[in-house]
Formats: sequence, structure tokens, C-alpha cells
Amino acid sequence: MSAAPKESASATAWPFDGRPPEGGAYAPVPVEQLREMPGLQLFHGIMAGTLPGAPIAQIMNMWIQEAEPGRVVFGARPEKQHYNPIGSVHGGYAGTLLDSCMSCAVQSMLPKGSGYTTLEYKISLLRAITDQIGAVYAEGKVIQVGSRIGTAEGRIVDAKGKVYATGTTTCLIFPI
Ligand SMILES: CC(C)(COP(=O)(O)OP(=O)(O)OC[C@H]1O[C@@H](n2cnc3c(N)ncnc32)[C@H](O)[C@@H]1OP(=O)(O)O)[C@@H](O)C(=O)NCCC(=O)NCCSC(=O)Cc1ccccc1
Repeated sequence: MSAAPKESASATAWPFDGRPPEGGAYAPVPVEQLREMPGLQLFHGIMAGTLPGAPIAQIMNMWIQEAEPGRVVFGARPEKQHYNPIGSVHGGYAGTLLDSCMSCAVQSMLPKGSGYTTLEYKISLLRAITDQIGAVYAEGKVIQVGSRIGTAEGRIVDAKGKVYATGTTTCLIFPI
């Protein structure tokens, strides 16, 4: 399998205010249910509210904005609760956003019956993320998805398109 994701959408195409939908349900989807759906169906179900959101979405203030074959975008709102003790958002916030968008880009290419997990990711933190910059957007794009290994790249930008962090990932694919 391989992907040819479209070029990045403009930042204005992502009008996310930075909070997951109020009153939504948050829980992992049981594996019995997951194995019956292609990867993309999970994201479309979460976006439509027919499947629960990931519990970490609440803690991170993040939500899926777009999901198509080979490309997934999360919006997020960094706040004080995400700070380290030295005055900026903890580096793990960018790590979590990038791990999410990059691995979900891989998952968006998987047929039903395929599971996967992140094996390794590398990120570069290029600018400090603070609670003053508003919503940020994490876009993951597939590089290649094979029978056992999927790779993707990602970036975090603000609403003006300024880049805060980039990353690459390697995911392991297996039957479930
Ligand atoms: C500053 C640097 C590291 C290097 O920048 P360079 O590559 O040399 O590039 P350049 O000079 O072009 O500047 C680029 C931009 O940076 C800005 N800027 C520059 N110097 C300063 C400065 N002195 N102070 C403030 N800002 C400065 C500059 O205005 C520009 O922004 P602009 O274009 O105006 O909007 C940058 O890459 C960065 O901030 N990365 C993010 C790192 C990060 O947030 N890590 C995670 C948190 S750590 C963590 O959580 C771990 C932990 C856990 C628990 C407990 C404790 C710790």
C-alpha cells in the first residue's frame, strides 16, 4: 500500500477553537469493534460522534479536524495545564500531538483486521509553544505503508502557518 496525500490545507481551513466537543464520550474502542473497521472509519466515527473520542483528547484539548487516506489533522489548544516548570508548554505536548497525527495518518491507510502501534518517533521542537499562541494544528502525512511497517511525517503550525515542531514516525503493523 502507498499513499499520495494532497498538499497541506491552508490554515484558514481549520477553524478549530481548541476544545473537544462538550458532552462527548471518551473511551478506548474495544478491539472486537476495531478489527471490523478500516482505520479511516474509526476517525470518521469519532468526528461524527458515533464512536467515543480518545480519553487523552480531553487532557490535551485536541480533536480530529480532518481524516482522509494518508492524511490526518488534529487541532489543539495549549493551556497553562500543559506547562513545564520553566515557562513553556512541555515538550511532550508536541510529542503527543505529532505521535497522534503521524500514527493516525498510517492508520488511515489500514484495511479492517489490521492493527498497529508506534515503534519509534523523532521530533524537532523549533519554537516554544505557549498558551498565548491560540490553536495549533498537527498534520500527519503518510510517507509509505507496507505490509509490516508504516512511516509518516508531521508538523505543528499555528493559525498563521508558523511552524512549531516537526516529526517522523515508524509504525509496526500486525493482524488483530
Ligand atoms: C530557542 C530555540 C531552542 C532555538 O532557536 P533557533 O533554532 O536558534 O532559532 P532562532 O534563533 O531563529 O529562534 C526561533 C524562535 O525561537 C525564539 N527564540 C530564540 N531564542 C529564544 C530565547 N532565548 N527565548 C525565547 N525564545 C527564543 C525566536 O524568537 C524565534 O521565534 P519567532 O520566529 O520570533 O516566533 C528554539 O528552537 C525553541 O524555542 N524551540 C522550542 C523548545 C521547546 O519549547 N522545548 C519544549 C520545552 S522544554 C521541556 O518541556 C522539557 C522539560 C520538561 C520538564 C521540566 C523541564 C523541562
